[in-house]
Amino acid sequence: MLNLSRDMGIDLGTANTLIYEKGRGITFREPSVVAIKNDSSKRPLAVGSEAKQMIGKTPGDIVAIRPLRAGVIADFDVTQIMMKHFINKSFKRNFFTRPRITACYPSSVTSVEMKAIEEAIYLAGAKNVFLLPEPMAAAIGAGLPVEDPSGSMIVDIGGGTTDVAIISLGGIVANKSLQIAGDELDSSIVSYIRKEYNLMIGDRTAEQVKIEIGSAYCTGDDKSMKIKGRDLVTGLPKILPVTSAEIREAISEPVNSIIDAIKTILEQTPPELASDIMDKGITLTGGGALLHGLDMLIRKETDLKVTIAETPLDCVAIGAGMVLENLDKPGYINALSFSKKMK
Ligand SMILES: Nc1ncnc2c1ncn2[C@@H]1O[C@H](COP(=O)(O)OP(=O)(O)OP(=O)(O)O)[C@@H](O)[C@H]1O
Repeated sequence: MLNLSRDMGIDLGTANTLIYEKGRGITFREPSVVAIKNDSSKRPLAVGSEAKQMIGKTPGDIVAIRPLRAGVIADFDVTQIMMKHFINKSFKRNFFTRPRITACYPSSVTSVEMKAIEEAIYLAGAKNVFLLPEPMAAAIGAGLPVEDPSGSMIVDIGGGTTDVAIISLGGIVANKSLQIAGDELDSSIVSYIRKEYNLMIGDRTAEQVKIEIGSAYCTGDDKSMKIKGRDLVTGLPKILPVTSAEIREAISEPVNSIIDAIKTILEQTPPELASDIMDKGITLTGGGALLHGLDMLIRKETDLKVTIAETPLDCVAIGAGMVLENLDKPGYINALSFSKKMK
């Protein structure tokens, strides 16, 4: 039968939203941020990168909001505005071509939160909505053989959540979702700099420090950089040099929580699957996988091979889109929670 609709996989992430279109690959990538007028109209003024530039710099009548927190919808209306904007920007809607969309959710979300994600996507113009657990999408997008009767281990470290899962035969055998990921590392850097140096820095500066000189493990190539903030004693702007070693100390607590979650899941893994994991190792996805030295630290702590996926930031969106391309494969159908609702 002629199918006039186009298919999309969406990674509606806490930090970034990505869209994968069937046959075209990743066609859209923007920060999940909306700047709105701070009055009763709640008029959107900027969405995506333009809005991210405004975080921490807006005048009183404008607020830059990240509508998703810890991987779930914290502000439904703003999420809907954002989704509508993103879907329309990436895909010109018309009567025949409302897209079928697969969206991902962290494995810890409640059914109410899942419903909210589904609803926001229908309202943004989808014809059908399929929901897929984030670690499953990440594993498919990283090219792991999720349909095989063999265990694969995925650790997806995003902005708001870290999902650790063992997958076999198209299903999740064991999993843990932590609300500790990239954002928490940024907050730990802000707190450390404030506590050690009485210097107040913003979340965006902290993220920049983490990306430029941050590391989870001492690999012998430490760096340093100068950061700008406000001195809490004098109230004046100040420049401070910081080193990789300091940032490693600042983020050690959340990094250790991620390592503990990995160990907990390994302990819960059935023996047959554990032996597969010993052979294949652990695959890291999500932006957090790019934290310098994290793969080495996990290898040291678990004694397992650790591989960073080829395009870690894209895996969830790619996996979500690939599911729609493979709806006839039983392993992939198992992975989906299919909603037949049509609007
Ligand atoms: N090179 C890097 N080093 C360390 N962290 C990084 C790097 N690049 C990106 N990140 C972090 O990755 C996070 C974003 O990752 P990603 O886009 O996978 O998250 P998300 O899918 O939006 O979040 P979630 O899955 O929690 O909803 C941010 O916290 C960002 O700071």
